[in-house]
This record gives sequence, C-alpha cells and structure tokens, in this order.
Amino acid sequence: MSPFTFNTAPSLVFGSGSIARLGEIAAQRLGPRVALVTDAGLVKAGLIAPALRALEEAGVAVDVFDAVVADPPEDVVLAAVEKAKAFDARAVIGFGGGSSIDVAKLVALLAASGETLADIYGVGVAKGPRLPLLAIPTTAGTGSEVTPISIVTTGAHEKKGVVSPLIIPDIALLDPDLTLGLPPHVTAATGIDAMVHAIEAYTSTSVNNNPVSQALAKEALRLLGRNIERAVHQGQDVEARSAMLLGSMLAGQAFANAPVAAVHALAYPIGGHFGIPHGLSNALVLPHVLRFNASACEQSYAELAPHAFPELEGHATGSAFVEALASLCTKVGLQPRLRDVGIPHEAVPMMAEDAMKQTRLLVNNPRPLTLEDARAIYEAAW
Ligand SMILES: NC(=O)c1ccc[n+]([C@@H]2O[C@H](COP(=O)([O-])OP(=O)(O)OC[C@H]3O[C@@H](n4cnc5c(N)ncnc54)[C@H](O)[C@@H]3O)[C@@H](O)[C@H]2O)c1
Ligand SMILES: [Fe+2]
Repeated sequence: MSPFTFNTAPSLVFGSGSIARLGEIAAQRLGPRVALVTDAGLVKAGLIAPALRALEEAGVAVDVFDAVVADPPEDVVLAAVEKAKAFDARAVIGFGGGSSIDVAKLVALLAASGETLADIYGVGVAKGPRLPLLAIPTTAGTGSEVTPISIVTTGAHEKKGVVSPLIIPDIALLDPDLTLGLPPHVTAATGIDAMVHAIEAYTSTSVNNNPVSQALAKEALRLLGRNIERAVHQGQDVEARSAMLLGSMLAGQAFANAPVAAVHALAYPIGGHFGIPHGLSNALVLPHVLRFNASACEQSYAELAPHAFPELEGHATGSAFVEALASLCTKVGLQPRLRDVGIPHEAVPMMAEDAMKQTRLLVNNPRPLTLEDARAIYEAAW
C-alpha cells in the first residue's frame, strides 16, 4: 500500500438543530470577538439572525460582513479582511455556501498573517498564522467546511485557488435544518457538485490518492445519489437534507486529500466568464468529461455505479454510470447544454485555453487532456 497523508477539520458537529450550540462552541473555542462572513441572501432568508442571537447570549461580540457574492472576486475578499481587521476580530465564522466559507478562510488567514492575496495563490504557498476558524455550510455542495481550498475569481475572470492545510477550518458545524429553504435549482446544482467531488476524488491520479478518500467517496455517492432527487423535489425532508449535507462533507474530505480533476478544470471558465453557478458549470461538462475519461476509468466508474444508483447493482458498467449521471442532472432540473445557459458558441476556443491553465487540477485527471480535447468536450457540451 502506498504511503499517504490525510487531513481534515479536527472537530465536526453534525445534526438537525445543532446551530443552537453555536453560542457555547464559539464562547469556548473562538473567544469574545468574532468576524462573521456571509452573503446578503442568507441574511434575507432569515438564517443569520438566530445565529447572531446565540452568539450575543454567549457574550461573543460579532461583526458581520454580508457582502460575499457567488464566485467571490478579489475585492470582496479584501473588503472582508479590512472589516475584520478594523473590528480587531480574534476569530472568524464562515456562514453560507462555498462562497462565504471560502472568503472566511482567507479572512482568517490574511487578517493574522499580513500576507497579501498575490502571495498565497497556489498549493502550499501560504505561511500563516491564521485566526481560529469555524465553518457553517448552508449548501450541501462544496464541502469547503473540511477542505484546504479557497477559490477566488481574479480581475481577468480566472478562478484561482489558495490551497493549504492552514485554511482547513478548526470546527465544522453542520445543521441540515439550515438547508431546508435552499431553492430546488441551488439544491440540484450544489448536490451535483458534491457528487463530482466524490467521483473525481475516486479516480484522481494524485500521488496522495488514498484508501480513506476512496471509502469516503463511495459512501458520499451512496448518500448523495440516493437522496438528491428527494432533496430537490421535497425540500423540507430533513432526512434527505441530512444525507445531502453529510454526503457533501464526506465528498469534501475525500477530494481534500485526493484532488479533483478535469470536470472542475473545464467548469471554472464557465463560472469565471459567464457567472454560471459552480455546481451547474460542473453539471454542464460532467457527462462529456466522463465519456472522455471512460476508457481510462471503466472499472472505477463501474465500482461507483451501484453506490449512487442502486438500480445498477449487478449489471453496472462505466457507461451505464455516466449515462445515469447525465439523466440525473436532467431529472433534478439542470439545463443540459452550454447554449441553454446563454454561452455563445464563439466562446469555446477561449474557454478551452482557459481550462488548460488549471494545471493544478488537470494533473489529477485519469486521462491526459490536451487543448484539442478540451475544445472537443466543450463542442460536445454546447
Ligand atoms: N473550497 C472548496 O473546497 C470549494 C469546492 C468547490 C467549490 N468551491 C467554490 O464555492 C463557490 C460555490 O459555493 P456554493 O455552490 O455553495 O454556492 P454559493 O455559496 O455561491 O451560494 C449560492 C447561492 O445560494 C444562496 N444560499 C446558500 N445557502 C442558502 C440557504 N440555505 N437558503 C437559501 N439560499 C441559500 C446564497 O445566498 C447564494 O445566492 C464557488 O466559488 C466555488 O468555486 C469551493
Ligand atoms: Fe466543486
């Protein structure tokens, strides 16, 4: 067996209603001055007010930054860092989807280390130290609450990653009740993102791919594949929401240690240039990248198939898995083609060139992918 390293968040608190424990946990683990990073949609959805009350009752002073936007650009990160510094925050809470948690991670780092964003892009570059960090996901998607990753959109519409074990949150607080009001389209897109994390972790060619990630990826796909339709169509079903939130976290743990590949590399230009949500960007290229990878992944895809799709038990093949995923994306209401989301055909060569810049991800792809291949995949997806 090959040697490997596995890192994850040291404390996980999971359960319906567990947000009620926020005050106690923050008072014990974060101290009296906390910056909370979120987006305006969550404030409007009424999810932040109970958390603020809990913190206040526990004697924790909170400064709220609620200007995070999806696919956060650099200036939003910098504004959040400045606000936390002005408040003299001693700890950070990220409350929201991947966008809010990703910004919170960088606030915790940059407010304490004095580094700049330009200093820390890339894998293992950040030096720290950082402030204590608690993450509360409100989407079942990115798994950011347990990953060493933060994704920022640069001025050139490029999605860049800060990847460092330093930004794995100290505590992940997962309360499925917070996801009950997630609209069907966001539930679908973020759920598919989580499934992609599990699939790409399972087949990742990273030298650190490891048996823990493999086991987590299978269990994540079992939870996600068997519950995504119920979560989309019956949003108030706490059991389905719990399975999705747990599944997305397990997928996060898997890919945090066996990093994702070409689906993400080809999804990023779609989000970066056209503002298409991350999960939907993934779904748009998913069947096409998997068909491209199939010759290198027949066995892995056949192994994963019955976990996600029990009806394939006993006669699972790689191509049955890929086609079941394509059909699932449609069943949960995601548009199948790039043209359906307004992407012009002329954008294909530019997106292909941009995708090739994601070498951090492409090196993990089970089948080497050239510029020509990227272009052909976007053509097929258009
Ligand atoms: N750090 C990582 O490991 C990692 C992994 C994958 C993706 N990402 C990044 O995460 C970002 C995407 O995150 P996301 O998909 O979670 O979406 P998001 O954070 O951008 O949120 C999407 C929308 O959903 C709304 N929302 C979130 N929770 C809600 C709730 N409970 N009820 C109602 N509305 C709610 C938000 O207000 C927002 O409008 C992208 O920038 C992507 O690149 C990060
Ligand atoms: Fe993702």
